[in-house]
Amino acid sequence: MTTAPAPAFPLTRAAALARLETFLPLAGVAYARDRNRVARAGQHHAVSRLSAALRRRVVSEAEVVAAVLAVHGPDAAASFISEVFWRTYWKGWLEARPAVWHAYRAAATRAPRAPLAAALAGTTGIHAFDAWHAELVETGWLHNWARMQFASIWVHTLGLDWAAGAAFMAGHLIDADPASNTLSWRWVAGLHTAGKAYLADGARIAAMTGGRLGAAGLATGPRIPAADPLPAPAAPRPPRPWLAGRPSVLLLTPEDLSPETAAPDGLAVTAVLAPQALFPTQADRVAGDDALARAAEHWGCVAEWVPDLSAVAARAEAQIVTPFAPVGPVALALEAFAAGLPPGCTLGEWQRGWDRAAWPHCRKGYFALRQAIPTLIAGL
Ligand SMILES: Cc1cc2nc3c(=O)[nH]c(=O)nc-3n(C[C@H](O)[C@H](O)[C@H](O)COP(=O)(O)OP(=O)(O)OC[C@H]3O[C@@H](n4cnc5c(N)ncnc54)[C@H](O)[C@@H]3O)c2cc1C
Repeated sequence: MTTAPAPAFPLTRAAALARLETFLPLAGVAYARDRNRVARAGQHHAVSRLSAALRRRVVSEAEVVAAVLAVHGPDAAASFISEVFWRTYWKGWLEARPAVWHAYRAAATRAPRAPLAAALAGTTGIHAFDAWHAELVETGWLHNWARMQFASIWVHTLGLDWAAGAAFMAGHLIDADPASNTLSWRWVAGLHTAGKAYLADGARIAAMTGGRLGAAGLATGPRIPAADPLPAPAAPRPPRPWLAGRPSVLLLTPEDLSPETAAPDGLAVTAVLAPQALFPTQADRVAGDDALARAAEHWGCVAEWVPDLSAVAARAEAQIVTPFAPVGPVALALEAFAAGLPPGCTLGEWQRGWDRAAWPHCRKGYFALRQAIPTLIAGL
C-alpha cells in the first residue's frame, strides 16, 4: 500500500490538522531560530505552511495557537504565536479602516501595465526576484521573508506601483487575503508606519537563502509612494443580528470553513449552502467541498453547492446565517445581498470570540496587540 504524499498547502481539515500535528515539534525554539531562512520550493519545513487553511479558517487561529501552547508553553511558543497574531492584527486593522482596501482595489485597476511588464513576467534580471516570481507562479505560495523581499524590490528598486504588485501577488497566492496581503505591501512600501519602509538587501538575501539566490543593484534608499492621509480608525462593523431558534439556512463562504467548530447556541440549521460564485479558485472549491461534507455530518441536513447568492435567497424562508465576513470581496457581496433580500428574510452573522477579543487591540500599531497576547491566550 502506498501513502498519499502530504499536500504542500493543506486545504481540508484533516490535512490541516495532520500538518499541525507534524509541525508541532518545530513550532517552538526551532521556529524562532529558523523561520526566516528561505529554503527552495518544496523544502519550506521550518514554517507550518498552514496559511491557506488558516486564511479560510479550515482550522482556526485559536486551535493552532492552543496546540502550540500545549506543547511548548508561552515562552518557547512566543515567536510562532506572535506571527499568528500578525494575521489577526491585519484583519482587525483593516476592519477599522475598510476605505484602505477600497482605495487599494481602485488603485490596482488604474495602474498602467506597460512599466510592469518585466516584473509581471519575472524577467527583471534580478536573480532572487525572478526566482521567487517563478516559485509564486508555479506553486501559489512564497515564504514570508521572500514575500517581503519581492515586494520591496518591486516598490523600491523597480519603482513600480505597490497596489499593482499586491494585486499580482494576490492573484497567484493560494492564501490570498485582503488584509494580510494589502497591508503587508503597504508596510513594505512605507505606508503603514509613517516614513518607515522595508529595504531588501542583496547580501542578506544571499545569507538567508544559504547562498542560493542573489540580488545585485538593489535600491539603497526607499521610494515611499505618495498617499492620502490614513483615515482615523472607526468602530468595526458589528455582526448582523439573527434570532436563535429560527430555522436557518447556513451560508458557507471561504471566510470561515469550519463553522461547526464555533457555531453559537440556538442556531437551528435546516440547510447548508455554498454559492460557487463566492469560491472563485480551485483551492476555494477543494476547501469548500470538505467543509460541506463536515457540515452535512454535523447538522444532519442537506449541504450543497448552489450557483450564487440568488440561489441562496430562493431557498431561504426567513433567516440566513453566516460566520462574520471581514473586509474583502465576500463582505462586499454580502452587503449587496443583505440589502436586496425580500421582506421577512434576513441575513445574520456570528463572530468568533478570537476576533471579538483581539480586534479592539488592532486599531493602531502591532505593539498594542502584542501586549495583549498573554491575556488573549490565557483563556484558550
Ligand atoms: C508582501 C506580503 C504579502 C502577504 N500576503 C499574505 C496573504 O495574502 N495571505 C496570508 O495569509 N498571508 C500573507 N502574508 C503573510 C505571510 O507571508 C504568510 O501568511 C506566511 O508566509 C504563511 O506561511 P506559513 O503558514 O508557513 O506561516 P508560519 O510562519 O507557519 O506562521 C503561522 C501562521 O501565522 C500567520 N502569519 C505568519 N506570518 C505572518 C505575517 N507576516 N503576516 C500575517 N500573518 C502571518 C499565517 O496565518 C501563518 O499561516 C504576506 C506577507 C507579506 C510580506
